[in-house]
Amino acid sequence: MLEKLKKSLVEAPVIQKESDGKIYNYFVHPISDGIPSIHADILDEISDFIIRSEGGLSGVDAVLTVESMGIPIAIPVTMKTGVPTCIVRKRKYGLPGEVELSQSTGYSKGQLFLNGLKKGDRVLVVDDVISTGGTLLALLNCLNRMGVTVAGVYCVIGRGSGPEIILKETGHKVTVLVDIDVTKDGVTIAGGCE
Ligand SMILES: O=P(O)(O)OC[C@H]1O[C@H](OP(=O)(O)OP(=O)(O)O)[C@H](O)[C@@H]1O
Ligand SMILES: Nc1ncnc2[nH]cnc12
Repeated sequence: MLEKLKKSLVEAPVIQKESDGKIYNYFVHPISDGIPSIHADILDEISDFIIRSEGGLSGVDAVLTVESMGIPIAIPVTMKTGVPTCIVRKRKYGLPGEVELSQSTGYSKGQLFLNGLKKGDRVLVVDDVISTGGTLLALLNCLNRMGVTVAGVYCVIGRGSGPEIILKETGHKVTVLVDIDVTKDGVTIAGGCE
């Protein structure tokens, strides 16, 4: 299962990013970065897995993702199910009802802006990577405050302790399709969905 994704991950190069005086080993992969290019067969594998695991997304109002690299994960799910994609943006629009949240990852900090959801909506959250869990934690806390129901949370690639932090802080289980370890020497597969 997910063989194309796993094979591509072990081939991913690793670069070093510096943030707050700490070095962060950052893997560069089609799904997390769009580099060197995103192939349809991997998107097909990922979207089929998510849709099958979520029973076709019945009763879900929106697939919710964070720009930029969550977008190629969400769109094939929308194409196959008809459930629309809603994108949390890094740009402020100032529309009525816009909600602002603070994102923090292992290598960046910034603001995110959520438009287009209302109390009582039911969403499936998808993203490309979970690492520290900072992005998802901010988003899930925000959805909770808004009264938006979360049907499920999927991250294609997991590295680090993000899912445990999310479970402890929000009670949501994050389904990680493939878990990896990243060192300066490269990526290895550590586990994931069967
Ligand atoms: O678990 P975390 O430590 O929060 O890291 C995961 C987040 O980092 C990446 O987004 P990034 O903000 O780098 O933007 P991008 O999608 O545009 O690359 C990724 O798409 C996740 O949203
Ligand atoms: N592309 C990426 N590589 C390594 N860690 C990440 N965390 C979030 N995105 C990442």
